[in-house]
Amino acid sequence: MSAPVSGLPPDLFPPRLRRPLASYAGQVVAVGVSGGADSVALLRALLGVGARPVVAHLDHALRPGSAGDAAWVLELAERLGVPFETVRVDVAAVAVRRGGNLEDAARRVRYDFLGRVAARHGAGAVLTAHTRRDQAETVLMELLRGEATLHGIAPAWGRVRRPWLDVPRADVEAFLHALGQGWREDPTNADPAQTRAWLRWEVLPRLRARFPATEAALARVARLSREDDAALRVLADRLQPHTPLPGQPPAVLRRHVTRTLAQAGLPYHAEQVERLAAALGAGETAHLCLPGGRDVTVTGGRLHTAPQVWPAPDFAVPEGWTRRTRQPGDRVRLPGGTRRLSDVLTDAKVPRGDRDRVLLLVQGSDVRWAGLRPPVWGAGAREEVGAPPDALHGAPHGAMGEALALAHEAAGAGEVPVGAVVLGPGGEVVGRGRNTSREDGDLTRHAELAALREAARTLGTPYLDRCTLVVTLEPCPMCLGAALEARVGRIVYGARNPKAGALGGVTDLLGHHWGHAPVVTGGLRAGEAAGLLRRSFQALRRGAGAGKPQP
Ligand SMILES: Nc1ncnc2c1ncn2[C@@H]1O[C@H](COP(=O)(O)OP(=O)(O)OP(=O)(O)O)[C@@H](O)[C@H]1O
Repeated sequence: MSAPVSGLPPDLFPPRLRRPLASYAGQVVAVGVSGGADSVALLRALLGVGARPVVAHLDHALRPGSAGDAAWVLELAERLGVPFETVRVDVAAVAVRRGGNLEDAARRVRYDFLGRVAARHGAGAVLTAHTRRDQAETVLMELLRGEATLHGIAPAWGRVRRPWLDVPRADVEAFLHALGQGWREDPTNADPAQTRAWLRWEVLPRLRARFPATEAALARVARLSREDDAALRVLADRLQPHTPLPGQPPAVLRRHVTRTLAQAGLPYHAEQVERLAAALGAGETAHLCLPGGRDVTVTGGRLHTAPQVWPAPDFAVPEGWTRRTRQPGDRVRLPGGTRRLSDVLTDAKVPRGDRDRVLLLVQGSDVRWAGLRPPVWGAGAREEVGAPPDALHGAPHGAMGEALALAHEAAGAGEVPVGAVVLGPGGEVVGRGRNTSREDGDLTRHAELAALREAARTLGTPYLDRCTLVVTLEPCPMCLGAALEARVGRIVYGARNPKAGALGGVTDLLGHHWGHAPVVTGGLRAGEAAGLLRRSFQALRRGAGAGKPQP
């Protein structure tokens, strides 16, 4: 065995090849060596910077000469004095077994193997020798397939690093020639029936003849596009369950869709992502069957990857109550007034196609319990059943009635009609408030702040983590900030506030990582709250021209 080759003369080892490897000096790294020019050069260059490479070669058993490649790489590793690992895998059989395409199967088997070699040798990274030429070919293929994002080959992925992704292939060959180092040619790389080979030998040379910097340009497009994609994914990650999706940029919605489908482990085609995102953006309904046969639905402004299951009663049903689904004329008596069941279902964003599947317990046309999530109880129904009060999942319909009454009171006083109540841990009202900004000449006198202050006094603590803030209008940043400071457990609001709302109206503050994030439900009795606001603004406009109130 010969000694490792290191300390290559600088003229043999140009900075463009050396610099990306400098951080591996002294490090154990697993390097995937096919025997092709790029990976052989990478191995020699790693030794040149003083790294401690472990050579890993996978014999894919896809062509007759593959065992010869393995033997050739073994001989090279021995000559260089570096550890060598190889394995022969019948990749074609793996592809048949797993039902995927050959290239995907080869890639998966190869990277699994490289990862295992790295783990066995305590290597911090797995290196592959992809170069700018590989990158340009990949970007062209993505472009021709009409991919939504031109990612190209990622420079880093898990423990895998591709340090030469911006290195021109010509530099690699010049390096090997200068060393007098040979390599193996894979005959399939020259077969124009393979798209990559056709791009390499027929398309790219023509593009280069006209645009000499073609490869650099394609690599640059991939890098910038990856950066754009990362930024857009951050925006998509900020979408919360309560964030209204209609009107969000299509690029963000597409990423929201791909993330949701990936989390559910569902495969998809790019056009399906586009269709689902378009339905979300337009607030429409869409049903699709994904490649695995799974149906997904966009409805009620959300993407559902599983059929909705509506709850059944988990208590003994009192005598005289009947179990059925909805009928025309159904109403729910709530503490703040009686509402049509259809309005309650709309507020709860129950998709139209699901409304006949929601279980009800009724007395005549009086709905005592509706199996929504959370369930809705008619006035006194919870007590009749003996179910414990539950502030986080119970009383907001009734509490919203009280908040609306406070909003009416504010309107009567010439204020912007917003009312709020805070429900304590047992579902009881512990704080009430309405806008008093004009009366007090203080624009911070918003309903929520008054209700939160009173709740803190009632409970003897400013921490309201087991409480629910119920407010007729989507809170502004100031009030949401106060609710976050108080660690309010849940916020329920009525009308959206497109001028100052901090839960999606103007911005969604909860899209950023706060130490604490309340559960938010929007749109409860929204029509009533919005109608009250509209009427009172009309009245104010007709009035004596006193200063315009700010919600
Ligand atoms: N059989 C293999 N065993 C180990 N690593 C491999 C193998 N095939 C490819 N790799 C790694 O993946 C990289 C990219 O693969 P690709 O198929 O483009 O390489 P290649 O054209 O066969 O050879 P090279 O990139 O070495 O010129 C290689 O540079 C190498 O690091």
